[in-house]
Amino acid sequence: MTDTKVETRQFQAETRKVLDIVINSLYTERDIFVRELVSNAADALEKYRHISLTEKPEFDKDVPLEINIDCDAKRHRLTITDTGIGMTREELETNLGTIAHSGSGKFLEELAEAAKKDINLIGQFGVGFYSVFMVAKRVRVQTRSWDGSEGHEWESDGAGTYTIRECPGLHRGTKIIIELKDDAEDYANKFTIERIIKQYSNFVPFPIKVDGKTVNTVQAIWTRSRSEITEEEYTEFYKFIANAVDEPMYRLHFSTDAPLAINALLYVPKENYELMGMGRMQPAVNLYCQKVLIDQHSEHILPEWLRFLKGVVDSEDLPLNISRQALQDNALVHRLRKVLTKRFLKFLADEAKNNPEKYAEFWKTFGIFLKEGATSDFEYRDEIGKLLRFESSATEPGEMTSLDDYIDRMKEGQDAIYYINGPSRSAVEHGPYVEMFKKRDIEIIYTLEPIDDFVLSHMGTYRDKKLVSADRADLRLPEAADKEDKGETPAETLPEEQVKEICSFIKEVLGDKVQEVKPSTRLVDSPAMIVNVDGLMTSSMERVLRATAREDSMLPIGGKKDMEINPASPLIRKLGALRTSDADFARDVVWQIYDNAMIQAGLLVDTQEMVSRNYRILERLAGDNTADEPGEK
Ligand SMILES: Nc1ncnc2c1ncn2[C@@H]1O[C@H](COP(=O)(O)OP(=O)(O)OP(=O)(O)O)[C@@H](O)[C@H]1O
Repeated sequence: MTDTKVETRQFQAETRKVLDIVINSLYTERDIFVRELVSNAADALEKYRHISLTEKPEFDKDVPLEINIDCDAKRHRLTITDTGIGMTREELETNLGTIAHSGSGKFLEELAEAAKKDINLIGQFGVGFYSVFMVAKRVRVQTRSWDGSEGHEWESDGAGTYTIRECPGLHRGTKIIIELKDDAEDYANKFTIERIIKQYSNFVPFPIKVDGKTVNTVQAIWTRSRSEITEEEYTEFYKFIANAVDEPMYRLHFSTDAPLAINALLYVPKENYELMGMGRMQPAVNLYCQKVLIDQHSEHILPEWLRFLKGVVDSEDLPLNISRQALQDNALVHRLRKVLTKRFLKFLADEAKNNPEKYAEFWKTFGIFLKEGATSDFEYRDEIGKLLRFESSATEPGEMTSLDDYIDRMKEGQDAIYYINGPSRSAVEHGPYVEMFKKRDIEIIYTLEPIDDFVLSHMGTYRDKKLVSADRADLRLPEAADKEDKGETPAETLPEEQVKEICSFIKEVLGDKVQEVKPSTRLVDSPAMIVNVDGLMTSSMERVLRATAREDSMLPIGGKKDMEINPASPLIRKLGALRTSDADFARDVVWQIYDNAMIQAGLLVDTQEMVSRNYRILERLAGDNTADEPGEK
């Protein structure tokens, strides 16, 4: 073989700068050079696959499409070979002598900046082929184009020049022979290489063989058409990426072309480990660009409240070399997140419609995440609103209804969706707030979880209907309400003047505890209830805030409260007389009515005080009945 055709060339100025940064920086993420080279190899194979379809080339057409990696620990050498498209001499020179994407000095500036600031960052820049010089003393690239033209060898130590010479006898494709630096010898260890491949390139859709053994077991099934993928393959893939042993609850596999080209395969697992108290779930959807991993367990492509999803998102519109940091404020990534979120919510809405039983199961397990979304992401309010489920006065215990179904059942003249919180269905149903709803046969939603009131209050409206908590002071039930109430004053009710007097007596006893005491238009049986004056915070929200507030904080967490009394209730009526006959006892009774109403609102009372008072009242009752019993006195 003659060496007559050896040519020595200078790297383009920018390339030299990149090489300089790469070589002179210390790396903690050197592993990524394997990803870069394997991804180049996979690209070259993809291109050949395409050309073999369009051009039907003859040269080496039976050579299988694969990537071979040889680890020669003795000689500190790593060789990566692909049977892809290969490069002609001109291509070799342009591709490995210049930096196409870099052209702009900006990239270099950022790269240099990253190298200075945070050595880990540079790994995110994807300096492509040149990253090999993080680990290489010397690199040889032997390549032959698919067109069968003569092969060539490119060689460099990354220090400013490279040589190109003819290299006869090559097969189609590219072989990269890396002589490792002394401190990078570990990359000639096949276990190291296998580990890196499993981490970054496991789904490359061509066999990757390390010392003859295929190491990437799972293929990029998300890029295949749905009809070609078997249930088993889907499940196997799920188990692999989710580290799961069971099957997923839901699977969503879709692709879009506009506004972004996306292939996504998302899974909802069976269990919610967060709910089981096993700590906060971490995002588990990987971001790929053309089957090359860009961001593992990405925090950027889905909102935090969808952290229970597992899977893969592949978008060829993203630049492969985007840094993880840049992902955060990349406009494309924002769009990607929006498209994915909307699509997933739509999927859930379809599932809810087509298979309500299964959706009910999902809701039980993962509904809490959607509620979190409703309180944190206004953007998806309508979509999430559609998916919410609650018990209501119209459902059987344990059954759920949607807001849409509630609206369908709304009475004429009703323009709001009502809800009331309570610790259990039975507590709510026996509480004072639902009395008038029951009487008028108006449906009311039972919000039995503490977060529910935050969700509905945050949403404010759904399909233009106001969401109204029944413990609001200004609650006005639909029309019939007022007419009926006024016309239907029970005979036994007290004259207005007396009611006024009782109200001011109660207010005087309770002082600042309540803002106002007034006769109720909604109570039917209960003597009294507590209502919230500023409609924003419900009693249940107040309860949650109190529970989570620091012990020492005595801040007035709750809003202002009114007390509504029921003038038709025997107790209230008797209170009028008691007030003059036994003022002290009447005061105890008022405080007890207040405490009872607070408890029914789910709010805290001073239990010690209440118990003492309660005994006083009991004593008094017992005294009345036993005063004449023998032995007493
Ligand atoms: N194994 C290979 N087979 C064929 N061509 C290759 C191979 N490796 C690199 N190339 C060519 O060299 C070019 C430069 O590669 P390099 O890795 O530096 O950048 P890139 O792949 O274009 O971008 P990046 O890797 O930063 O996303 C590639 O675009 C490709 O044309």
